[in-house]
Amino acid sequence: ICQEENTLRELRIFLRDICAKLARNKQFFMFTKPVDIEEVPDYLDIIKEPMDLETLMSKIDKHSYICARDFLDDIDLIVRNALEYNPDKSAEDKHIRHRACSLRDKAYAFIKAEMDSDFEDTCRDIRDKR
Ligand SMILES: COC(=O)[C@H](Cc1ccco1)c1ccncc1
Repeated sequence: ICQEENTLRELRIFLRDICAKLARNKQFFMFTKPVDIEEVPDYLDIIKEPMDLETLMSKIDKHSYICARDFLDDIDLIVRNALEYNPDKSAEDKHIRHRACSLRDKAYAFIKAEMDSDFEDTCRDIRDKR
């Protein structure tokens, strides 16, 4: 059980590092904080589960993620929301969709580069038996 806590502590360190790198990237500024409902009054009519990198970071600290897969599911939620709210042919919408896809690719690449698969397998085993 203590080994499990050591594993999850190491996972949180990995995930904080990756989340911080994504949030530092100027390209992803529009994903770093919740969409401002004052600025975008219809946002919550369209997007039922908002997500952003600051919320992701706070979820790490609340021990919400027990494996990298759960973290990447919230990255995918950020991307899905951006694709759904910005679907048009306009240059602005195309731009944010391109950035959203780049955010996903960078996140997956960081996880693959920094986490070996048996570490993730160990995390999955902990998640699945809880
Ligand atoms: C994840 O961010 C968004 O979906 C908002 C939606 C939005 C539309 C108008 C104001 O904000 C966004 C922010 C910056 N650039 C494009 C779109």
